[in-house]
Amino acid sequence: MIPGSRENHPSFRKSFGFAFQGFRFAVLSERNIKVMLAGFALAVVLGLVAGLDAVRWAIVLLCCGVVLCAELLNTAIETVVDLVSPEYHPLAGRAKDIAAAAVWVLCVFVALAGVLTIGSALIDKFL
Ligand SMILES: Nc1ncnc2c1ncn2[C@@H]1O[C@H](COP(=O)(O)OP(=O)(O)OP(=O)(O)O)[C@@H](O)[C@H]1O
Repeated sequence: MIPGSRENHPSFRKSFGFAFQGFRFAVLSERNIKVMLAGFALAVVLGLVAGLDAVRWAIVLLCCGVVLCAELLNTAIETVVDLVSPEYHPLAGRAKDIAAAAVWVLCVFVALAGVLTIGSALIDKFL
């Protein structure tokens, strides 16, 4: 609920609409999210080629969702930092750098998980 507003909580349908609006804005404005979506599409294609089993598909899809979620949260943090500190401030920069680092750390581990799940399935199938 918007602080200070007298309105009730928005309906589930309206809340979903707001979330979709946020997702759309983030995808259109953030280059990193476009790159990630392209990476997920590649992972799905490789998964289909490798003929992943259900457990491996679950790992791959969960990894994709968690990375996308982290980047959306990073974008939200950047937006709030820009709101509260539009001028240069070392703490604003540090907050953005740490939020970005969180995404990159996750990406490294997800890439390793991708090699283990998809890579090993490709090796099993073609070697
Ligand atoms: N208000 C600020 N004060 C100090 N440094 C800042 C500030 N805003 C941004 N920076 C520095 O510039 C970097 C890039 O900030 P920017 O807002 O452009 O993020 P971005 O490039 O969109 O990040 P990402 O690639 O994760 O989306 C930050 O990580 C930070 O080091």
